[in-house]
Formats: sequence, structure tokens, C-alpha cells
Amino acid sequence: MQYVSTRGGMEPSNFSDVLLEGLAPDGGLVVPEAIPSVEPETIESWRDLSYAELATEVIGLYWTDIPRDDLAELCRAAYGEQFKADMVVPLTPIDQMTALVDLSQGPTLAFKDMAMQFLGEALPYVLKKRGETLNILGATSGDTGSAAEYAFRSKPNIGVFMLSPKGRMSRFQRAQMYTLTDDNVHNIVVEGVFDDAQQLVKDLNGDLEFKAANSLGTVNSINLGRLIAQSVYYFWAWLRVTTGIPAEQRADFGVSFAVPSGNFGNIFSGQLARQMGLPIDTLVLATNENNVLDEFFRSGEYEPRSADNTLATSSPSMDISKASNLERFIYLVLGQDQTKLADAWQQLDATGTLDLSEHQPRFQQEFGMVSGTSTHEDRVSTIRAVYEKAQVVIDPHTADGVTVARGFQKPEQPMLVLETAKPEKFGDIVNEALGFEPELLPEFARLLELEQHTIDMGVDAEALREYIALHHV
Ligand SMILES: Cc1ncc(COP(=O)(O)O)c(C=O)c1O
Ligand SMILES: N[C@@H](CCOP(=O)(O)O)C(=O)O
Repeated sequence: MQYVSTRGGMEPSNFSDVLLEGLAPDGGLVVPEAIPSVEPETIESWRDLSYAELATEVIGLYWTDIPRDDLAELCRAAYGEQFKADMVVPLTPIDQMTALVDLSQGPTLAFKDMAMQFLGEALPYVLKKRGETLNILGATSGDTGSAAEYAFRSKPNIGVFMLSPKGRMSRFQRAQMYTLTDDNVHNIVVEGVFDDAQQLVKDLNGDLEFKAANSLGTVNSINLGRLIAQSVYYFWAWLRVTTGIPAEQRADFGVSFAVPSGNFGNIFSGQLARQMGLPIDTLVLATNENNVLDEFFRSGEYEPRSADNTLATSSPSMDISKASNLERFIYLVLGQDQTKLADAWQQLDATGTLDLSEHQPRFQQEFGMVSGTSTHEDRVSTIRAVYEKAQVVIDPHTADGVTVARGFQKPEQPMLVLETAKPEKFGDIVNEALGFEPELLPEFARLLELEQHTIDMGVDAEALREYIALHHV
């Protein structure tokens, strides 16, 4: 299997190269030359596999340049005891036709662990084989940062430079990241929003000389490895929810997923699974008040917003107005035509907007994608309603997913809402909704008391370059 850039400026590469490369050299995003397809019988044959075994099968369709036994070993290590639930990803019903897909059983209590624990095994494996080092430059709105830091903190020959937006994360998220004292972890707090931080990541990774001199890479969902690892749990959840139905009806049994969205990585992983042949009926995209993506899916017009127009909300990890992975989706919409995509992006850069309204009907008809917006009031009332009905406490991002899912529920069809974080990370809004904060395990409560270590910076590519040049591994 070979990989290319959405914009056409990358020699076909293998998956190991793509893991280290992160962003494509032409500034585009890496995509498979062709998305592999999986027959219904093959999916059925995966029904009784463990999560690690299923990950080996799905990721193995993409990572074809290493021995299968090595991949199986990496997946066993990635999906082991660091996940609290034995089955790694349990499903929790919240009413008759709706269940949460609990993706937050990992060490940092958010869905980012699902792919980051895998990259925490995969990247050192490739680096060791090649005798190379890697400096991960990342941007976070709260969860990618801690997942990456916990996955890579103990790894030799890897540095982590994580940019986070000042004053835009929850108290728990800040404590989880900023209390780390490992020499290879650098928490750089930027005077801006997540989109500013993500732009810095792209700018430095796009400077090929600097990138090579400092062995730069990234583990944001810019890195295709993240998305492939995330597509595994769509297969897993579908297999779990269809187990009770008669075998002869399973093959094309449509299930819908609702996905709290920001950088469009999680839902694009679902789109990949759908294109591979998983019977996903609808992918419901949920945004908070920063609803550029909802606007796009409803109108076909894409108009990213400035930092000043990006609100600080009570689902802060989704406070994103320029979703990286939308480029991968638009690439599919434009028929995987790299010239058309590159032209579209030039137009977007020049005018600040992209008009794809002629394609808008296809978003639902061909790609099964619909969308909606949720507000603070929605989050509060949904957290309360789910607790009253099912005695399950959900976090505000998952609440965005449940709120929007309600508008697209079809009779007799399961709706699976991806639970993207645990409520412990967002105590304030849970308290507002329920009158109590989720109890913290001692290991997490302790973090809130520890000293925090950060480097403060403006949105300043030069200052960042200097810092990395001085501190890289
Ligand atoms: C808790 C939580 N929910 C939802 C999202 C949105 O996911 P994505 O950026 O993949 O769209 C994020 C961040 O990405 C997150 O941290
Ligand atoms: N919400 C994310 C933002 C970065 O998303 P990624 O999936 O591209 O890493 C976060 O919590 O940091």
C-alpha cells in the first residue's frame, strides 16, 4: 500500500515513512492511494477477535511494509492493561436504541489514547529500525497533548513539544499536562487559540530544511497513522452492536454514529471505515458553538473563522474553527483529484472561503454525513437528561454528540455516540448540570495539587524555532 499527498507533491511512500513524515512535504495531508475494501465475510470473521487482534487486522490493511507478527506485537502492547476495561472499548446503553462507545478508558481519560497508545509503540519501532530520532511538534486544545505526553514521556530518542492555547483548557486538562517533569516533554503555552497553535505546527513542518535539521514530526491527526488507528473502533463498535441480531441480517445492517467534532479527525476515521465497507448508515457530526463544520455540511460553503471569532466554550477541546482533516474529506468529494484539491486550497488561502455548494447534496447521499450544532444550554440539559434516564455521567463533548444525535435518530436503527472524554476532566459543567463533580481517583486528584511547568510564547514561529533548535533530542 502506497500513500500520496492530497495536493500531489509527494512521492508515493510506505506507511512507515508516513508515520515519521506526518505532514506531506507540499503542505498537504497524506492519504492512501486507494482505500482498501473489506468484504462482509471478512468483517464477520473478525467478530470474536480481541481489540488488539482486530486492530492488527484493520491497521494491517494499511501498514503493509512490516512483518504481520511485528504489527500484532505492537497492537498487543498498545491495547493492554493501560486500558481500564478488559474489552478496551465497552459499549454503554443510555436508552433503547442509543449507546455510548466508551473510548476513554485509557491513561488520560479521552479518546486520543486509542490512537496515541498505538503510535507510542509504532513510532519507537520504526525509529529503532532506522536508528533515527524524532521531535514531535503538536498542538492541543486539551486532550491530544496529554495523550501524546503520556504515550511518549518515557521513550528514548523522542522529544515532545506541545503547544496549548492560553486559558482555553479545563483545570484538569492543564494539570494533566503541565505537571509532567520529564526532560523530553515541553509544554509551550501560546497566546492564541488552538488554530494558531495548529498553524505553527504546519508552518514549521512545512519548512523542509528546519524539519530535516530537527527531525520534526507530528502526532496530531495530521498524521494518517492516527486516523487508521481510530478507524478500528468503528469496526469494533459495529461488531458489538450487531452481535444480537440474526446472522443472515448482519452483513448490511446499518448503524449510525454520532461524533463530537473539532479537527474532523475522529469522524474522518469513520468515513474511512465506511469507505472500506463497514455498513455505517449515517455519520452525524456534532459541533459546539464553534460551528464552521456544521455550516459547511449544511451549505457546502467553507469559511474558517479567525481566532477572535473562535469562542471559548464549555466543550473546550472542540473550540476549533479550521479543521485540518476537512482537506481529506474535500479530496474525496473532488474525486481524489490532487490538481482540483490544490486549486481549491489556493482559492481558500487567497479568499478565505471555498464554495462547494454544488456538491452539498452528495455529502449525505454519497458520504452519509449530516451535522448539527449544540450549545452550552444543550450540554447542560443533555448531561442532566442522560444521568436521570441512565445514571451515566457524560462529559460536555459527548453531550454535544448526544444532543445532535437526537435529531437524526431513525426508528429501529442503533445510534452509537462516541464518548470522547470522561466527565472527570470537566468538573465545572458537570457540577452545573448535576450539582456534584465527578469523583477523581487519588492518582488524578493529586495532579491538581502539583506544581506546573510551562514555557510561555506568543504566536511566534521564530521563537518556536529557536526553542526547538535548542532543546530537540
Ligand atoms: C474530548 C474531545 N471530543 C471531541 C474532539 C473532536 O475530535 P476531532 O478533532 O477528531 O474532530 C476532541 C479533540 O479533537 C476532544 O478532545
Ligand atoms: N481536540 C484536540 C485538538 C487536536 O486534535 P487532533 O486530533 O488533530 O490531534 C485536542 O484535544 O488537543
